[in-house]
Amino acid sequence: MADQHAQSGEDSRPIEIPAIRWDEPPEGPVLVLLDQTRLPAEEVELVCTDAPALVEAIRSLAVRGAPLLGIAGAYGVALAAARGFDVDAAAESLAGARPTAVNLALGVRRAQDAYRTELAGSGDVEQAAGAALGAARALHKEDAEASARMAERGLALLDELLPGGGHRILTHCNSGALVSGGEGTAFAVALAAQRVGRLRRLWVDETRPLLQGARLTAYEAARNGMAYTLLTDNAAGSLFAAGEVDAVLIGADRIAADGSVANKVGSYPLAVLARYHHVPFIVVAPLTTVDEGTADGASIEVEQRPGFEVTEFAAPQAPVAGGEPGGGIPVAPLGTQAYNPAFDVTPPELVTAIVTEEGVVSPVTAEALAELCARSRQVTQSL
Ligand SMILES: CSC[C@@H](O)[C@@H](O)C(=O)COP(=O)(O)O
Repeated sequence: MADQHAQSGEDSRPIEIPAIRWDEPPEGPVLVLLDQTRLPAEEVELVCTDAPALVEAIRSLAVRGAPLLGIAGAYGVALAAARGFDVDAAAESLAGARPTAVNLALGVRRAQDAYRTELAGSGDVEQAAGAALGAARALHKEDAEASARMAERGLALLDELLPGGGHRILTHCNSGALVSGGEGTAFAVALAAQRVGRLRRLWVDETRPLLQGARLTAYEAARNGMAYTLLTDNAAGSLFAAGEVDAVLIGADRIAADGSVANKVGSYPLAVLARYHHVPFIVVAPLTTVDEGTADGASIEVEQRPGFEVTEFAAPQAPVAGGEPGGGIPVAPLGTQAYNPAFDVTPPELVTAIVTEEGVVSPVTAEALAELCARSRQVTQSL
């Protein structure tokens, strides 16, 4: 059945613009983003010269995805420092730009701590700005390394769970190079399978309402020459029923101490489907996404997005105050209220495995989670 679906992947040119980069033109340092709101139509750079511009880019999802938000937050602090702005004010606004991905506040804190420590020691603001930039660069590099290790471990797990090879993987949202200093989290595992000839098909959930699957994962899959097929989110059930899914691979925005996983809205229904159909549901995330400070799923703050993202198609992704019309094509009567959480929470009992750069937690038991939290604490405290 899989081979009857349209095989895409014709545009296999490499992605030329990195998701994020620091630059120092003569006019002063800038943070350059690949504007993800314009993909896949155009590859356009968005240049941020201060923290408010970056906050806007974060809220509008020009830059998004948990690990990349952490990297962006750290560079944002470095940018404020390098341009002589109030670093603490910048850090506060950046950390609060989106609430669910724990990596954002963590990245901000890391650069802010580096700035403060250097300032307290040397009293030199330039050196302190350099320290903040050093912290951001280190995080960027570490994320790329973590990404490569997650891909390796995730592929080994797939091979163990699905010894026949020819993996048919369903993924949701976007978790590739567009969310990372490297090749991503869940998507990086699928890409690793592709490289060794073991990916038969990547099923890409379109991911309503902002279409991160259709716009971004399909774009990355095409650019990597993967055999992929796009489906509407509500077609997933029939795909499972047809026996077409061997495993679900998703990323995470926050993993609570009890193993609850917050990820793009629509992940939880996939976990329920996966359980019913006896398909492994695998979460791939760096240790920095594990948050011991959040006790359980109910304690995770889920971002609520403006209703127009649901009531309109192709609304410009501007940071508009909740509920205002967004200038897109209306698909519901004017004045319709919309429920638009950006994320949902999957309980640990539905998670087959959590893959981090250091290993695989499976089964997701209280004991294994305690170890995961302890390791995450060591990693994040040493940052
Ligand atoms: C590493 S990707 C994990 C998540 O950040 C990803 O799946 C996701 O939900 C992103 O949501 P987004 O709202 O696009 O930032």
